[in-house]
Amino acid sequence: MTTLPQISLAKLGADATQREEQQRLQAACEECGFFYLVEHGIPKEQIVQAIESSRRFFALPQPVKERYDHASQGLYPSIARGYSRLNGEILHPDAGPDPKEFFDLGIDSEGDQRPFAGRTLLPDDALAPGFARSLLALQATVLSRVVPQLGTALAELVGMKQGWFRSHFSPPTLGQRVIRYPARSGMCAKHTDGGFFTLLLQEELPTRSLQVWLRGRWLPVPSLPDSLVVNLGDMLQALSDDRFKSTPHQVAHSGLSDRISLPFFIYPDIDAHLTSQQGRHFSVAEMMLRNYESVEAGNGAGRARELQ
Ligand SMILES: O=C(O)CCC(=O)C(=O)O
Ligand SMILES: [Fe+2]
Repeated sequence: MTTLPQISLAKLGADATQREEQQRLQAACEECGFFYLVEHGIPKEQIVQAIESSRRFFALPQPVKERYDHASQGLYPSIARGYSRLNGEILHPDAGPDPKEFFDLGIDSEGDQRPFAGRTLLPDDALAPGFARSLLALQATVLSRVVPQLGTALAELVGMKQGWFRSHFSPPTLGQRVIRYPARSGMCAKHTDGGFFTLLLQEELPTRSLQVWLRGRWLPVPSLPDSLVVNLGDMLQALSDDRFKSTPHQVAHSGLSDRISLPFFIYPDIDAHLTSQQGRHFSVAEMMLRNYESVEAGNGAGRARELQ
């Protein structure tokens, strides 16, 4: 395999093409755990604006950015939201700190004391023009046009009953991240994602920064015009009784300009409990908290921990 499969969200939603596209989706989930999503319905302009305004935020002086750091967000777990400086996260202990900086948002909810809930403290428009506005607009589009459609198809493929997705993802728990990788040296160490699935919007660059561990080697996954990358997380692998793969991946950015990427980590409702067809049972809150604790402890590689 020299490239990832392409799945069309429009075809998954249309009666005439749904069956065949579901079969292609199943093969992609079993064989790769990674695919390109095309005809996804997110306006290009929204993605471009989010990337441009993120670049302006990251160009602010360091002390200004740190006003929005984890501690100032006051949420639990503390690393769930806010700004993280360059070299602020260790995913794979062998690799050390990742040369990347990022900002985490979620779905805003006022006065909600549960883990991963609350309101993100974001810079206003005067300080970071368009940053909060464009990221929240993109969030609304992703949550309404992509997550339910793709999530429903995935749930059906792992044998969940009709209506299961709606009852376990109302609302979903979202980790919305915007990352800047510096030119020539940006990295994100090998890891698997802990959630249900991840939608990755990446800048259209000629570099091959994202790499996926498939059949014993690293496959570069360049950006394709007008497509997203989707990968499955550990939670969906567990719910599929290991039929679907949460595949290790990493970023090694050697491009001459910096790179912005916008992953959306999709988890079920924080109060949900999931049971696989073979009776594997787990609590979403417990699994998420374990995953975030491992990241805080500098050991967030997930199932890529064993990979040398
Ligand atoms: O930036 C990317 O291309 C991927 C980032 C990633 O895998 C992650 O943050 O989990
Ligand atoms: Fe990832």
